[in-house]
Amino acid sequence: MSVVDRRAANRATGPWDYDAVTSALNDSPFVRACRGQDVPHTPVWFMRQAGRSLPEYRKIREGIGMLESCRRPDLVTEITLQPVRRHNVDAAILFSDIVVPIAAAGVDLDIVAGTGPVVAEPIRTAADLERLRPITGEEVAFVGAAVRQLAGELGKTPLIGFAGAPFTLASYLIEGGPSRTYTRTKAMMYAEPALWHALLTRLSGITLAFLRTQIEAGVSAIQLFDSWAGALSETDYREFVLPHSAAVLGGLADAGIPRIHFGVGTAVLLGAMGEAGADVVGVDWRTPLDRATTLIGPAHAVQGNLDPAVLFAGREVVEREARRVLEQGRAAPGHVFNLGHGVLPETDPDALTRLVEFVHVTSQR
Ligand SMILES: Cc1c2[nH]c(c1CCC(=O)O)Cc1[nH]c(c(CCC(=O)O)c1C)Cc1[nH]c(c(CCC(=O)O)c1C)Cc1[nH]c(c(C)c1CCC(=O)O)C2
Repeated sequence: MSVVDRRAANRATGPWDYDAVTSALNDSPFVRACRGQDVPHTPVWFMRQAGRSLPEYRKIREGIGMLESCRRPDLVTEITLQPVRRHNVDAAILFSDIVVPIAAAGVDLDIVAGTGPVVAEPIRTAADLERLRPITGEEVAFVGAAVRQLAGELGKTPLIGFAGAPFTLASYLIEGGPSRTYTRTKAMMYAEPALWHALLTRLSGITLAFLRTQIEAGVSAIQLFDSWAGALSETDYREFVLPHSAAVLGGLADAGIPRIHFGVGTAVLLGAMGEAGADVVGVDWRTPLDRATTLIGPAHAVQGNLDPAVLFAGREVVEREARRVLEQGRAAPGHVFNLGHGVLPETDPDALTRLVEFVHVTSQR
């Protein structure tokens, strides 16, 4: 059974008309923009729209650890819906984290508030690799349960699934936590290429299983976060990373849903990130979208790219900059409006709500 068939089988068990909802989702501004089709307005959602900028999120998370909350479908559903209710965004993104499948694969890790993922015993040798077991999808069944619940609640609003890309995941596993220089990561890449490729091969398998679980349960698109790939030169990216991200994105081609590929500081990598098998390339705020389109080529839509810090500059600046992003986005065959990276925790949620409204009104065709 193909992924699409299983998705249908899943949905048929829900209390709603699968065919009607599927066609509405396929016709949503978000999915249409990803495919480069004409849209009534430019769709908009925000990376990290669910999270600390929302008081209702801080309240519901009180006393519950990050990883624990990712494993509770009711909580995941509620947190995912919070920004949709508040901001009227064109898509929801599943509340989870890139390290969830790695924890499910047996790695002892925690997500520390204010820091990020911290790995108890970093993976640095061939023997360490054994602590990262392959997963089938059973290990992340709670994610499938959350997606099925959400698909019912969201109706005609698309749900975006996501995973971390092999390089970004490897950087946490090898460094043991966040890094500025990626010294140990690059040292393994250069000095022990066989071990490096073995690690990234295992990670691409885990990522694929995590994304397939989400797709089979009914997400309408996926985003592969290679947040830290911008640390690499294009040559090294092509040799050490692209084949593994391509294995993930290529492995999902049969699902027939848009695949978004995003990283930060990736100006020199944008072409390669499109080639890896994405339909949409996510662009940070450093590269104007018209310039990005020249680099990526006409076969891909783009997503982005308002600087998240602009939201602290007052309404007039936000609107001026958002208008510029919309204008530059017209150079691409399709444009999904987003920030250039995640919502910063101190952001005023009302500024986000106003921005959604502004994008919708300003981009109306
Ligand atoms: C690198 C990365 C991680 N996680 C993620 C990435 C890629 C995206 C990016 O580039 O920002 C992806 C992610 N993490 C989270 C989401 C939820 C969906 C959404 O975007 O709304 C998504 C898409 C929830 C989260 N993941 C995390 C939070 C904050 C933790 C909390 O609320 O207690 C949320 C809402 C924790 C986390 N997890 C990670 C970091 C760097 C942090 C922040 C640490 C901090 O500053 O406290 C790893």
